[in-house]
Amino acid sequence: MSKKIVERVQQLKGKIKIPGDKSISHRAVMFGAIANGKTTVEGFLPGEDCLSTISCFRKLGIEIKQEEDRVTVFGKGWNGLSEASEILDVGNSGTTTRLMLGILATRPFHSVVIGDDSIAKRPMARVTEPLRKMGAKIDGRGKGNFTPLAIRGGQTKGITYTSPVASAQVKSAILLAGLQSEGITTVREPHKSRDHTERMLKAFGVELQEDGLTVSVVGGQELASQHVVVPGDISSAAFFLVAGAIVENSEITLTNVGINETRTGIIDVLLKMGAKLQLTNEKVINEEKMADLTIRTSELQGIEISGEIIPRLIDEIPIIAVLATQANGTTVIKDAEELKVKETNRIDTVVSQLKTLGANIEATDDGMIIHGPTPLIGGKVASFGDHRIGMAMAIAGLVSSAQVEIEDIEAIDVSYPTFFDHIQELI
Ligand SMILES: O=C(O)C1=C[C@@H](OP(=O)(O)O)[C@@H](O)[C@H](O)C1
Ligand SMILES: C=C(OP(=O)(O)O)C(=O)O
Repeated sequence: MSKKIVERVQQLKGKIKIPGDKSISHRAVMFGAIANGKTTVEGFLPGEDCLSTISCFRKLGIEIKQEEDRVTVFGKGWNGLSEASEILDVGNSGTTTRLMLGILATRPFHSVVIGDDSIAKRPMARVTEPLRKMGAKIDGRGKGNFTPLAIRGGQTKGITYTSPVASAQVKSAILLAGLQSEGITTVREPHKSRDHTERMLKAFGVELQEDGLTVSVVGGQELASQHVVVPGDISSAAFFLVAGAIVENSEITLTNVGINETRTGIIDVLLKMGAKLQLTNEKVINEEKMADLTIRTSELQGIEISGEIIPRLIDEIPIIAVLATQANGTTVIKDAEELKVKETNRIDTVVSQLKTLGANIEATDDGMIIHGPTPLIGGKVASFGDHRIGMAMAIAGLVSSAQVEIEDIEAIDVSYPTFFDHIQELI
């Protein structure tokens, strides 16, 4: 476990190309693997999570070439996947685990799925239960709720499923299984979660029906290989949007950032808090919108964040908490229980680590309350193996009066291996 020391800076200035979107990179590899023909991906995120997806699909018999952000997937259709002779190791990646289970649910062979200590604590019944209802045979710890999981797919039937949580991973797993199941599969969710699966499946030639919070697919569909251009990840951009807003004398431009509406809760929050944020060069590629984002040092107001916006910014809450420590007044984050089942319990880790740095923050059952502005005073914190906690602490370090020492910093490689290089470029 290595440590990193971050010190206060006088300004952040310049332009950064944000690395590829993690959600879209996973899907490009997985959909390429089940499609017929050669899928090429540009702008792929070479972070550990997406590399876990590549490694699992290689074990399932798919040839995949990867060189930095360029990937070629030699898909052979659904039947081109074959039984792996090894365990499928998903590392730290919830997205790999849940979407891959959806694909394996209709494959007539045995697979074993395992991950790291964090994955072993994350609930999988949210996908294994509906996939079992469709006909897949799944077993694992806690009656199939935790890894290691064993799955034998086969003849599955479509279902109509109302998910208790707004989760793109749940929605995607069921829709992927539905593509090779008998009849129609319908998923309904309480709020709209990210819709990259729907958009990319359409680009791969799949027909699906969308009606508000409901998505349906008819079984028996094949995918046709594509060229995928991956936009920059707004969840990675979020760290620099916040840094630009709270570090004095700053102006940062982030290029080619994905601004799919199911992901832009962070932009809505920044604007509502009063941040000086501008969007330019908007364009659409592969059904996904992108833009350049420019942020300047801003005077900020605390706000309430709750309800339908939560799934649109769920991964950004650790860095929004840092932002709120520097805003005038109180920020209340509600309806965010899902934070408890991420790489760490992010309510606990955000609150405990920011308290160490001098923030006035308290945990609630479904979120947190932050009173600002508070000068952050530095100290020793840890990522607890959670990339987003590590990066949030580093940005807090840029505005702290004394240095911030962050333990277990390599976790950041999961989603943003060049994070510290990018900070350095802006100083
Ligand atoms: O589908 C995806 O790519 C993701 C969905 C979200 O998880 P949930 O589906 O659990 O909400 C998000 O937190 C995760 O980082 C990526
Ligand atoms: C929750 C996250 O990812 P995953 O669920 O894929 O592990 C994340 O990136 O913050």
